[in-house]
Amino acid sequence: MRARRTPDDETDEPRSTGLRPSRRAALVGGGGLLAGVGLAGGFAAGRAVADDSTGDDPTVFDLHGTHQPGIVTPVQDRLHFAAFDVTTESRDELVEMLREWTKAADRLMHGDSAGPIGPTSGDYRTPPDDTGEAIGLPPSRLTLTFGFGPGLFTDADGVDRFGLADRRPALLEPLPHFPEDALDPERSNGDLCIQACADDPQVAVHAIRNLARIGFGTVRMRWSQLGFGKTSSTTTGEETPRNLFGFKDGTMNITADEDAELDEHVWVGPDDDPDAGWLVGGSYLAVRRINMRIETWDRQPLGAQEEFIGRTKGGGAPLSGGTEHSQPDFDMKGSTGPVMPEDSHVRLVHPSHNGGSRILRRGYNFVDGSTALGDLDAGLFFLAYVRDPDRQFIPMQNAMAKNDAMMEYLKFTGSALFAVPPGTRKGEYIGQALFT
Ligand SMILES: C=CC1=C(C)c2cc3[nH]c(cc4nc(cc5[nH]c(cc1n2)c(C)c5CCC(=O)O)C(CCC(=O)O)=C4C)c(C)c3C=C
Ligand SMILES: [Fe+2]
Repeated sequence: MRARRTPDDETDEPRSTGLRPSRRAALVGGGGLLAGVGLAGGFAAGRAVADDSTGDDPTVFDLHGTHQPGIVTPVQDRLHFAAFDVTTESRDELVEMLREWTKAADRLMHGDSAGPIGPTSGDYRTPPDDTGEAIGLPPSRLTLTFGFGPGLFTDADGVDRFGLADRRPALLEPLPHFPEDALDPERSNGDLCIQACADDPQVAVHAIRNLARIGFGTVRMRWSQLGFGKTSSTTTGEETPRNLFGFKDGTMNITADEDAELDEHVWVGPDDDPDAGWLVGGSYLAVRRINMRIETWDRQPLGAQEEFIGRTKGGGAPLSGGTEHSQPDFDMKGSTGPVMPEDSHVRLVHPSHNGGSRILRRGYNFVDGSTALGDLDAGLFFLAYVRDPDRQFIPMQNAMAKNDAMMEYLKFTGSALFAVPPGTRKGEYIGQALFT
C-alpha cells in the first residue's frame, strides 16, 4: 500500500514521469478512509439501497449508466452547483471540452486527480493538471451531473450557435418570471450546468474548480452556489433532513426504488419530444435560489409556523393527523376551516392539487454570509428533476407564488432550467447523442 503523499514525498518521484497519483490509493489501507470527513451518516444511507456505486467501494459512484449520477443516487450532504456561459463560437471546441470534462469527471468520481499527471508531478514549467486541494481525500461519493441550458441551442437573438437549434427540446425555455420573483440575473440561467454533490465540501468544490479550469477559454463560470445540509433524500429508511425553517423536508420525495414513479415523473420518455430523442432517459432540472427570511420566521408562534407548512414541526406529520408518512386529509374540518389550511404549503404542492404531478427534489440549505441589515443571507437552494417542466414544475411554482402563506417569508433570487442528458455510456462523452 502506498503511504499518504506529503510535500516531502515529492522528491521521491522523478518529475515528468506521468505517474498517476490516486487520492484514493493514498488512503485505502492507510487507516484513514473515513477519518475527518464525517461520513458515518452518509454511508449508512448509501448502503440502505441498491445504488449506483461501483464495485465494492461505497464511496465511489459510476459516471456511466442509464441515467446520470446525482439524480436518484443517494443524496450526499454537500453541494457545489455551477452554471457556465459558453464563450467559444466553435462547436468542435465545445465538443472537445465535453470530452475532457467526461474524462476528468470519471477520474474525480473515482477519487483520482483531475488529469493523469496530478497536482505535484509533471513538468515544472507547466501548470499541474489538478489543483491539489483534494490530495489525500477519499472519493466522498462525489457525483457530477451535467445539464444544458436554453442558450446552448439559440442565443437571445435566436441565432443557432452550434447547429443545435433543431434539436432543442420544446420544453427547454427559460423559466417564466413568477409572481414575487426578485431574481438576480447574476444568479440565474446559464448555457451549461454542473451539479457536484459529495460528502465532503472540499471534494465538491475541487471538482467544480477543476472542471472550470479545464473549460478555460471555452466556458466561463456565470454563477455558482454552495449548499450544506441536504433538504431531501432519494432513499428510504433514513431520518428525513430539515430545512432552515426547522421542518422535516423531503418526506414525500420520490425515492430511487419507485421505478414506475420515476418513469412517470422524472425520466424523459421516448415519445415525449420528436426533436429531442437525445434527451430520452434524461430529465429537466429546475433550479431556484430561495432566500428565507429566517429572522422574521423565527418570531412566528409554533402554531403559525405549522399552519404555514401544514405539518407538525417535530415529527413532520400532516396537521390532519397520523405520522410523518401518513397522507394528509385535506377535507378534515377544524373549528375555523380546514385543518390543513387552504394556503398551507403541502396542500398547494400536493399531487392531488397538481393533476397528480410529483417532482424529485434534491435541494440544499445555504448560508452565504449576512446582509447589510444584519440578517443571514440564507435559504434553500431548490433543485428539482422533472420529466415535463411545463406540466409539473411551472404550475406548482405558480400555485405557490400566488397562494402559499409561506411566500411572505421567501424571496426567490435565482432561477434556471436545464435539460439533463441521460447517462453516459463507456467510451462516449457527456451529452454525446446531442451532437451526433
Ligand atoms: C415549486 C416547487 C416547490 C418549491 C419552490 C418549494 C419550496 C419550499 N418548500 C419548503 C418546505 C417544505 N416543502 C415540503 C413539501 C413539498 N414541497 C414541494 C414543492 C416545492 N417546495 C413538494 C412537491 C412537496 C411534497 C408535497 C407532497 O407530496 O406532499 C415540506 C413537507 C415535507 C415533504 O414532503 O417534503 C416542507 C417542510 C420550503 C421551506 C421551501 C422554500 C424555501
Ligand atoms: Fe416545498
